[in-house]
Amino acid sequence: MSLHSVNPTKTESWIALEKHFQEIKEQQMQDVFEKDANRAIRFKIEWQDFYIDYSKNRITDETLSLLLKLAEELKLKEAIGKQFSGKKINQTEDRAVLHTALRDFEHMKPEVKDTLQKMQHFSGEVISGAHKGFTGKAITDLVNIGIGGSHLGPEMVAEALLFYKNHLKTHFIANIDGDGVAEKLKNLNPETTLFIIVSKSFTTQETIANASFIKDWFLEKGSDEDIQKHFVAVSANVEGAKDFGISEENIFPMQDWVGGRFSLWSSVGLSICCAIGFKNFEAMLKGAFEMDNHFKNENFDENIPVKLALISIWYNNFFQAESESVVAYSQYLNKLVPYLQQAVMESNGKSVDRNGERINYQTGTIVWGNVGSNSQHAFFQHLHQGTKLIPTDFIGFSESLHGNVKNDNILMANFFAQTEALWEGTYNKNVENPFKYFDGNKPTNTILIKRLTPKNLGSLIAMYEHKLFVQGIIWNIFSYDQWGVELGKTVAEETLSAIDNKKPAKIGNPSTANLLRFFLKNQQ
Ligand SMILES: O=P(O)(O)OC[C@H]1O[C@H](O)[C@H](O)[C@@H](O)[C@@H]1O
Repeated sequence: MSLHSVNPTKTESWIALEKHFQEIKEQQMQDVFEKDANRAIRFKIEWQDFYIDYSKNRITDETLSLLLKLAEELKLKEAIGKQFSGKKINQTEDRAVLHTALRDFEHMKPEVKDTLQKMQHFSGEVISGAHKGFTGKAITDLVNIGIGGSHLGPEMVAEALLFYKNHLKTHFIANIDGDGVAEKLKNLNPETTLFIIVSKSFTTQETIANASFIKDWFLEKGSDEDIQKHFVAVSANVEGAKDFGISEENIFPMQDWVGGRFSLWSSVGLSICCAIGFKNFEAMLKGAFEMDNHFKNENFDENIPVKLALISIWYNNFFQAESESVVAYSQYLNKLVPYLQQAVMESNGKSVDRNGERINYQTGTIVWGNVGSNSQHAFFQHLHQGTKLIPTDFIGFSESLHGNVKNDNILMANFFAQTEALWEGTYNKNVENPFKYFDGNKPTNTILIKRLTPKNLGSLIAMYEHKLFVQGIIWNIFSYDQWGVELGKTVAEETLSAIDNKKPAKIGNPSTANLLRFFLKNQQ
């Protein structure tokens, strides 16, 4: 069952949006805001613990109504239905896209339930100390060995939910960089460390090489039988994991309908589950489930992911904004941006449409950012006075987890102040010094959440997942494949063989061949 495939730029609403853009592109929106007492009330969505204010955007009621028409014309509602019902919407890989099924507490698939039970049991044993290492000691350290979607989600969540964490120390080894691995192992004791090898395919070069290296390191102290106490695997390739030496009961399965970058909800989240306990893990899934229901059932006009996606398209395709930034005012969320970069850019960095035709309009947004208030002292100069338009999501929380209200009030004062300063600038003020002039009119969305809980974090992540899906539908691309990462892998294999055999001449490209010569010469 294929998705509707239409060039968005040929639709009536897109053409109307182009015309509308010409009318408002130069407009200082502060004027519009000032004349409209209800704008802040109209341009917001309140949902559960979330308050989303999108009033500080270069949009009018007409912009929004045209964008909503665009979604209708491009049959977004149908596309959402298809995704949730398990249709094979990942057509280029002939797969369904069902990360939402991993948190569907109403109709939970038996295999999802079984895996969750297995995770609950295993994490319980590790946390309680019932699971012993090869010298009879309890586990103290967990190491997630995986890369891409098998790393970024678990690490981001483990960091975000640090407040809810138990005594287990969590570590992540993703990069194949030998020095990086050595630095991590330096402080680990094989007797009390549990390694979780996470790879959907169980063929990823970096992960398998790191896991093999670490297995050898372990075997310097432990024996072959001890491996079962210290190594578990998460994979859709059970045979691959068995061949590596992991026993079947230590393999946590995952399905091919879960894409790597959407897999933290699956057994890929085992390290999260061990670190914060099953109850908190389940609460995170429930938060995502609530967001799924909101996305599926809410009118587009009140639908958070839909609104954010459409506003982002407005900047990307009409203002030709090159990127958007995400700034979370919470140190806990310091891994959110790398996580979103994979989710968004691996999904929507595409230049061929669903008919296989080259695209002549902009797709995928470039996502970047960091935490606030640090970012204010780094790149905010560019947001305020640079020549580029960079719409920014501000994410913040009302409650302080540790009760350090004094500091947190300063943090949040900055959070609110920045969106206002970006918007208002010094527009209409008498500033004589041109270097101290701020145009304002810089767009932001404010995502204000009551408290950083597992549940709210689940909702927040699911919000961004659905946002990128909406954008892929509008842009008429397939968001759920990632063919773009394959070519580099093939070239790397040829390059590795040239390095291992010390034969730079085998590389056809003269620039690379010369670089290899220099590299090999200095390696000895
Ligand atoms: O989980 P794995 O099969 O090891 O894959 C790890 C990662 O590598 C691939 O190259 C993809 O770019 C990612 O989407 C994926 O998450």
